[in-house]
This record gives sequence, C-alpha cells and structure tokens, in this order.
Amino acid sequence: MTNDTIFAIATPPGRGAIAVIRLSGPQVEATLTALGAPKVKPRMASVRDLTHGGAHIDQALILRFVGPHSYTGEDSAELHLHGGRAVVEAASSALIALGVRPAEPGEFTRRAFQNGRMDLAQAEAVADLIDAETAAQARQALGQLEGKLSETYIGFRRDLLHALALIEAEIDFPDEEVPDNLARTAGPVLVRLAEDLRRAVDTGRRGERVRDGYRIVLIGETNAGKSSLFNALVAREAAIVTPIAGTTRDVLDADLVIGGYAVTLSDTAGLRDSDDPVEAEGVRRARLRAEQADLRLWVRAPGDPEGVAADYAQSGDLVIANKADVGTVTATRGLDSLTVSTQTGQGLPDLHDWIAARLARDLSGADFPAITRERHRLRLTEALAAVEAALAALDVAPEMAGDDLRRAAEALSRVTGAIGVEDILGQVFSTFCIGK
Ligand SMILES: Nc1nc2c(c(=O)[nH]1)N(C=O)[C@@H](CNc1ccc(C(=O)N[C@@H](CCC(=O)O)C(=O)O)cc1)CN2
Ligand SMILES: Nc1nc2c(ncn2[C@@H]2O[C@H](COP(=O)(O)OP(=O)(O)OP(=O)(O)O)[C@@H](O)[C@H]2O)c(=O)[nH]1
Ligand SMILES: [Mg+2]
Repeated sequence: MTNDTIFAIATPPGRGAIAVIRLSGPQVEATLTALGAPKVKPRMASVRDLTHGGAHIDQALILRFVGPHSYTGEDSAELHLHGGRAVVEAASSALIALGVRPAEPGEFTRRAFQNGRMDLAQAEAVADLIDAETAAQARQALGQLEGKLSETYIGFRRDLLHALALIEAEIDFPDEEVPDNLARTAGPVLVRLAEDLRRAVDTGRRGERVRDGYRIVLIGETNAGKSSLFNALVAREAAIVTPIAGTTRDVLDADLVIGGYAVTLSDTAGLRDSDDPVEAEGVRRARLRAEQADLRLWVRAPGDPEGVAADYAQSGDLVIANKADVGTVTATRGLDSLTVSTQTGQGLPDLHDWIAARLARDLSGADFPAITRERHRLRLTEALAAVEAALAALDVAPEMAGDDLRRAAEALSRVTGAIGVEDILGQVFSTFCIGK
C-alpha cells in the first residue's frame, strides 16, 4: 500500500483562483516526466506546461520535494493549477491514467507519521488545525503540532523508565551495592510523576473544551425568558418564544464563538412538574444537560421563587435576573447574578463580557499543554492508576511495581503512537480531509 503513489486535490472543491494537487510516492518523478515536466528542480517553484496524450492540461506551477525532505518523507510534488473544474478534472484523469491512486482521507499525514516525520499527537494536531474555527483552537493545535504535548508525554515516560531501572536493579542484583530501600530511591521519582500525571488529568477537560466547545446551559422556571435569552445570544430567532409556560420541550443547541472560544449554548425546557409526558421528558433532558454543562445560567424572572436555582446550582453558576424592564428578582442564595432584559437589551453586553471572562479563566493557557482528546485522557488516567499501584507495591512486591510501571509506560506510548498504533490508526486518520 505505502508503495503506491497517491494524489489528492488539496484545495476546497469547486471553482477557485488556484487548485493544488499534491502527490506522494515513489513514482512522483516518473509521473511529472510523463506529464511533460521532467527534471523539476527540488524546492524551486517552476512553471511548466502539463500535457497528457497530446492534450494540453494547463500551464502549472510545480513544486517538487525529494524524500525524506518532504511533508510525507517520500518523494512528493504539488501541481498548482488554474482553479477551474475542467482543468482539475483533466489533471486528475491524467494522473489516474498514469497509475497514480486517489489518496484516502489523511493518507499524506498518515505517511508522514509512518515515516517518522511526526508522532501521532502531532498528526492529530494537523487535523485539529484544519478544523480550527476559533483563535484558541488554532493556538492549541499549533502548540500540539510543534510537539509541546508530545514533549510532555516523553518526559513522563523518561521519569517512568528511570524509576523502572531503579526497581529492576534492585530485583536483579539484590545482594549487590544497590540501595535496598526502593522507597528511598524510586519512591520520590514516582511520587513526583504521580503528581504531574494527576495535574495533567485534572487540567484535561480544558483542552477538550477548547477543541469541542465549552458547554453553557440556560436553565430555570418556565417563562423566565430562557429562549428569549438564547435568541439574543445567538443573534437570531432560533428558539420559539411565547407567553405560554412550557413552550420549550427539546434541548436546542447552538454553536457560537465568545471571546475567541468555541461555545455550545443550550436552551432547555422550563423546570416544573408536569403530567404531560412530553413536557416531563423535556424537563428530564434539561436536568441531564445542566448536570453535564461547564456553566449553568439560571434564568429567573420577577416573581419567580428562588427554588430550583438555589437547590440545584453548582458553585460558579450565574443567575440571570431577567425582565428588568418589569421588575426586580430577589437574590439567590450563594450565587452571583446579573440583571438583564432581553426585551430592552439592558445588561446583555455585561453578560457577554462576564461569559468571556469566565471562558478565559477556565480555558486560557495554564501551565500544562492540555489534553485535547478523550483518547489521551483515558491513557493518562490509566498511566496514573498504574503509577499509584506501583507506589503501593514498591516495598512489598517490587516485581509487581515493575509490571505496573511497564503498563504505565505502555499507556503513555500509545498517546504519541510509539506503540500499539495499528488499532487506532484507522480511527485517527479517517476523520481527516482528503488531501491531508
Ligand atoms: N503548498 C503547501 N503549503 C503548506 C503545506 C504543504 O504541504 N504545501 N503544509 C503541509 O501541511 C503546511 C506547511 N508544512 C510543511 C511542513 C514540511 C514540509 C516539508 O516539505 N519539509 C521538508 C522539506 C523542507 C524544506 O525543503 O525546506 C523537511 O522538513 O525535510 C512542507 C510543508 C502548510 N502549508
Ligand atoms: N417584559 C419582558 N418580557 C420578557 C423578557 N424576556 C422574555 N419575556 C417574555 O416572557 C415570555 C416567555 O419567554 P420565553 O423566552 O419563551 O421563556 P422560557 O423561559 O423559554 O419559557 P419556557 O420555554 O416555557 O420554559 C415571552 O412572552 C417573552 O416575550 C424581558 O426581558 N422582559
Ligand atoms: Mg423556552
């Protein structure tokens, strides 16, 4: 498979100023020659006429890279064509006729990984960078692409192997001049490592939230104005608003960007007991969504009881005292509040700023390159559990501690793809675009 020469249109489909076709594999030079562009100087932009079967395809700008000094590590080239559909179609047909195969999604980056040009976390960062729609997502992906995440994991692994070596020395040479008290030698290394891993796991959600969106849920009594506020925040009439209590049933999601961060905002059914099975299901879903959220905005209207907000709020939640144009809302125990009116717009800019500040507080650059995927968090958690088990076993059963540490090292290696990649490669690369 990797001996195939592959190609893909790397630019978005459709008409454009320029379309780029990239090629990679052993037949790149032969293919360029067959298209009437022999001996293109590596790493120099060259304008050549491309032809196939006597027909002129295009006047193209060509870049050629000679492996291993290329993105994929193989011989590769880029054809920068005029971005018309017919031109791109003619070039693609010619390439297929010459035995060059269309690439699978992510196949260029997969080859880069397999040729040691980048590790798996960096390959994932390539996909994240292409998908990035907010400044924070792009920053995070670029850091990961530059190897910040990988360096951290490699550092963890180095500490682990150091502790393992100490333990193995004790097992292999019990009578020699090796300190017999492992708790004194390997112990401190492992304690520090466990702290680092715990901190990494704790900050874990941050990276996933930057990548996938911070979850904010609007919740409260019926008729409080949740759907009105939802519409105000997403700046369109997305949710139905009526004076009838119990209007919203389904959870309604919208993606928006606040202060450079991706947010998923959810409108929910008003919380009340209902005999109507449809509304009761809506209320059940509202509660569930509120529990899973990163932030709950408790919307209250004048006259609403303090009730649900005081009972179910989590620390850090915010009360929105709505309908300021008609009256005031009594205070809610233990929670900050902001006064707004979705009708007049009063307080809405403050709310926006408050949310932006919260996002910056929860998501901005902490001391640790964030975990960006569930896959990473699972492995880190596994490594932490194994290190804790090793610490517990250290003095009583050093052999077992050694096994635990080998397990921890394996878990960490899976993140960067140093081992055990076959089962996850398909999953990682299938989410890529064609041409990456
Ligand atoms: N036209 C174009 N733009 C692009 C890319 C590309 O492949 N083509 N990239 C693709 O994602 C990104 C840039 N990343 C790249 C990383 C490495 C190499 C590369 O060929 N590296 C070789 C040779 C370096 C050199 O000759 O200066 C190497 O590191 O050995 C190319 C692009 C973004 N922009
Ligand atoms: N005066 C005034 N009325 C408002 C304000 N915000 C919402 N309303 C009105 O309050 C009523 C209920 O608003 P909704 O946004 O549907 O309330 P909700 O919380 O989504 O209600 P449910 O979906 O039934 O839980 C509507 O008639 C709105 O026009 C406000 O700031 N001032
Ligand atoms: Mg509603």
